[in-house]
Amino acid sequence: MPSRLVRTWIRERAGALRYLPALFRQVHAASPRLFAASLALRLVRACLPVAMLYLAKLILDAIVAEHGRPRTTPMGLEAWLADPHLARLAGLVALELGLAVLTDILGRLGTLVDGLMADLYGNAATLRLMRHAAALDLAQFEDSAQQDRLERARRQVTGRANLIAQVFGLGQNCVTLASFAVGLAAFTPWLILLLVAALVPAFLNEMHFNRQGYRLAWQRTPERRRIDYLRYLGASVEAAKEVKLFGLNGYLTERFDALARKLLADNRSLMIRRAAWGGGFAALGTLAYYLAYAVIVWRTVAGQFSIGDLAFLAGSFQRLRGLIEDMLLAVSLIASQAQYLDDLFSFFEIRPLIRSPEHPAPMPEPIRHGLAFEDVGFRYPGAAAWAVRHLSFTLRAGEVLALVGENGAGKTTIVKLMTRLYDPVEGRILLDGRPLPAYDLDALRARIGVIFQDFVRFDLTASENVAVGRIAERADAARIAEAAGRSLADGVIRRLPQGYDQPLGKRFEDGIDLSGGEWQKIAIARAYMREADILILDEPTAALDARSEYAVFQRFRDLTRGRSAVLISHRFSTVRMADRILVLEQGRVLESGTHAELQALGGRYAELFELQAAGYR
Ligand SMILES: Nc1ncnc2c1ncn2[C@@H]1O[C@H](COP(=O)(O)OP(=O)(O)OP(=O)(O)O)[C@@H](O)[C@H]1O
Repeated sequence: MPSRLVRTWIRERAGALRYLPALFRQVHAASPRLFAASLALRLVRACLPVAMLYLAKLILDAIVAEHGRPRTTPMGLEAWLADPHLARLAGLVALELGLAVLTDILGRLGTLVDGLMADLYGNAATLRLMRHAAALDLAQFEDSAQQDRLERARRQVTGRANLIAQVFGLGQNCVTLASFAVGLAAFTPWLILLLVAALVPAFLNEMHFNRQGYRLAWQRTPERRRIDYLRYLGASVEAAKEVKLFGLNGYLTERFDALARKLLADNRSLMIRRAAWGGGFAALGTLAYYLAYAVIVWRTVAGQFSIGDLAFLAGSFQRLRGLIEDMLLAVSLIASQAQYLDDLFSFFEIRPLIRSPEHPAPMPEPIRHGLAFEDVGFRYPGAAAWAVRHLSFTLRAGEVLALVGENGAGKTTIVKLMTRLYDPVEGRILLDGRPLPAYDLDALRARIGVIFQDFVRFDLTASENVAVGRIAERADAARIAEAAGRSLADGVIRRLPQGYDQPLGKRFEDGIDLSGGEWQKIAIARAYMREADILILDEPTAALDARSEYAVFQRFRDLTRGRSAVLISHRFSTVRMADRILVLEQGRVLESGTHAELQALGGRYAELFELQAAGYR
């Protein structure tokens, strides 16, 4: 191999190991005591094999010596123990037994400690992952490349603690190896070298295929995510209705099958090549072992070694061969698994772009002037078209503003910009004269309550489904009931068999599903739970019947008096209740005014209103 290739090869492997110290730190932090116990156990276990083998040699030599001595048979136990030679032999055997039992016990204990440590670390890493994912920007979530990274990281949180066990195991084997090497060096040092040399090609081979395996897994993340998605669609409560009625099952299973076969084909060819090469190199190692064995046998026959020496050497070589092979495999396995650490730790390195400033401005209490858009333009990452552009308007304090416009006009985008789920690409948004990024992100979001059209139906209890609006108050039953009362969800919840404690959704035991409109009433209760200064309802009422929507908004209008609110609805009977209406078209404000003013203007609003009214006549 040319030297440049060798250097790249080494760099790649060394690079793969760079996250190992961080992993060690995290595992240690997750359970310092278990970490220390695991280390100590391994150190003791490392020294046991050579001690046992040496004892076996002493036993054999003692037996051979006894063979030469004349004695009357059979002998009783007392006569055995009275004979100093035989008593020593019995002592050696008892010691060997003791060590064997200790080996078993320490082995079990080690597995237990490692297992507990892996579980604790797995939990700690999952918590970190959840916390970090929650801090990321929405844009980072929506980007498919980032979703691939998240998926890779998610696969890594569990199971990586095994890596620690492997590293510890490698250390343990090193100590054992050193102890054997010391014992053997006295007899035949160069034979050890022979064994090592014969096993190196097998090691390099493993490293090579590990790397290829990782590359394949990395490249196949998008397909794997797709496969997971198909599996989910084919077997989920959420999709079951449409899968049945549209007869999608055949289509889904076919797609799954095709993708799974493709992944399998790639994997299979790698596995076959790996097995073929691995088998060849393993044979080389075996050959070296038997060569060493032949040398020892020959020298024993020649009278240079005793029978005990022969047993010790043959045993040592056999153990050594297994040991070196294990160690080489462990090194390559560690290097290969450490590559996957990259997936985990590089995920933690993704930094959200939408953050709080270091010195946030104090939030105005209450909001005096309102929220002003100044020539705001926004384009979704990767999108060619502007979602909104040259947008200027003010949501005044205490005002109820309605946004109307056709699908895709930019209404939801405005809400996302107000709540800093995204930041504008052009222009700025001011709250009481200061740009939004001047305020602490959490403080800002705490003052705004938003219910989106695609609000989440949590598979939690009815009470918790309301409480998510202000999760810190989840134990405050009176507050939850009051919020539910305001949004008309109270009536829905009281009719449930378990009332507020009723689990909702079909995912878990005893869960009950609600109608679309009933879910919406519960979702709207979250906004009241929040008691925010700015309330935004982004079409969460589409599934309500006309009477309910009217009632919900009438109450909303009354209950939010003195607070700012944004209403998004396609129903003009609702929209007309607003203090001011913005008509949007292709991301711009086309018209603005009260219902009466816009009617009088005879523009787009009047046209759309007339269209809807005609439908009812
Ligand atoms: N996450 C996204 N990534 C890329 N483009 C998006 C994304 N969300 C919305 N868009 C695009 O931005 C534009 C404005 O969308 P927006 O959701 O704000 O419309 P809307 O007025 O709320 O529509 P609707 O009445 O259908 O809810 C649309 O052209 C839409 O295709």
